[in-house]
Amino acid sequence: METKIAVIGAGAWGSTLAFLAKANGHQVHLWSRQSSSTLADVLADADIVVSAVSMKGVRPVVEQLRSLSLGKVIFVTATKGLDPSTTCTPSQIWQAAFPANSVVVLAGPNLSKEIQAGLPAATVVGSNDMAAAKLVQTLFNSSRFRVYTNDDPLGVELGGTLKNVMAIAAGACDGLQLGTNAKAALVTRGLAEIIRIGNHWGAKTDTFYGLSGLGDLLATCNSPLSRNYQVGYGLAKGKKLTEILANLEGTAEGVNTSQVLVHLANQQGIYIPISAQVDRLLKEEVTPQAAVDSLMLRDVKPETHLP
Ligand SMILES: NC(=O)c1ccc[n+]([C@@H]2O[C@H](COP(=O)([O-])OP(=O)(O)OC[C@H]3O[C@@H](n4cnc5c(N)ncnc54)[C@H](O)[C@@H]3O)[C@@H](O)[C@H]2O)c1
Ligand SMILES: O=P(O)(O)OC[C@H](O)CO
Repeated sequence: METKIAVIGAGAWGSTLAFLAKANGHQVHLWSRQSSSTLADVLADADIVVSAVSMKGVRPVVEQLRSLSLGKVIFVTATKGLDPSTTCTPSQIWQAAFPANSVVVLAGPNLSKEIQAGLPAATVVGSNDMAAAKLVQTLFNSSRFRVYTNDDPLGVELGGTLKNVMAIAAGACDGLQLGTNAKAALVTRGLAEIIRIGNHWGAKTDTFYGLSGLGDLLATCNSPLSRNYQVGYGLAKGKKLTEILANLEGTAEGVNTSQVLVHLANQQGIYIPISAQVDRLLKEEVTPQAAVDSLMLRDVKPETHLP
């Protein structure tokens, strides 16, 4: 059956999600700030509203939608970030603004260029409302885009969000040519750090071993297509952050996420050695090699995700 889907944000990811839904035979309206139609027109008869704006656009878009009468639409959020002013995740912002509507988080190892090229990929839709998650699963699932459901939306969202910080570290690791062993150690301990943070904030450990956690971590820490990886790589090659961001195709959410994360983790006493070094690197408080040395010279400890 044809479903009416409005996709907000016509960047790399919004365009790709619109393309996937259209290919499944749904009626899709893609909206961006440059569109000639208003948000009200695009959303008038939508059954599903997909938000694929970057983190900085979430709150402004939510505010515009508040004034519209949207009925029982299901919101799907595909943004991977943390709000700098409130430290909320995108789904928390959507749910707080629309408490009567179901919110579904979509995240996974989904480098848009590969999906646009027709290569196979898989993703996760997480929600507290499993009926809504299953509906969104059927809307996007296809022979080239396999969609799983998950009942831990916060874990799904944090996996996609926190791996961006690790992808910056992985890009720096490759830029410094530290080798495969170092990269494997970084990604493995990066996952332990993500689980530690996620558990502290109420997400389930298992979720981080799934597609939106380990899966997305592997994709972005190993692919030069990842904008976050490109940021780390460029920094290790001696480029300035401003120069890297000016030449980047799209958004590297890890840059803002690391700042919000470090602020929260310091407040809450969460041990985040890798993310803290990424944040210092982004602020030019440390060189890439000094960041590596700081991580390697810490006190020894047992192998666990606990501090
Ligand atoms: N590109 C990918 O491969 C990919 C995959 C999965 C998830 N994501 C996530 O999706 C989000 C978007 O990524 P992208 O690659 O499409 O980024 P992008 O930079 O290509 O596009 C961002 C979009 O957000 C819109 N936007 C920003 N501020 C806005 C505002 N105030 N009002 C309305 N629209 C606004 C921009 O106009 C643009 O259309 C990010 O959180 C990213 O982490 C990206
Ligand atoms: O290009 P990045 O680093 O934003 O990564 C894109 C997606 O998050 C990959 O799943």
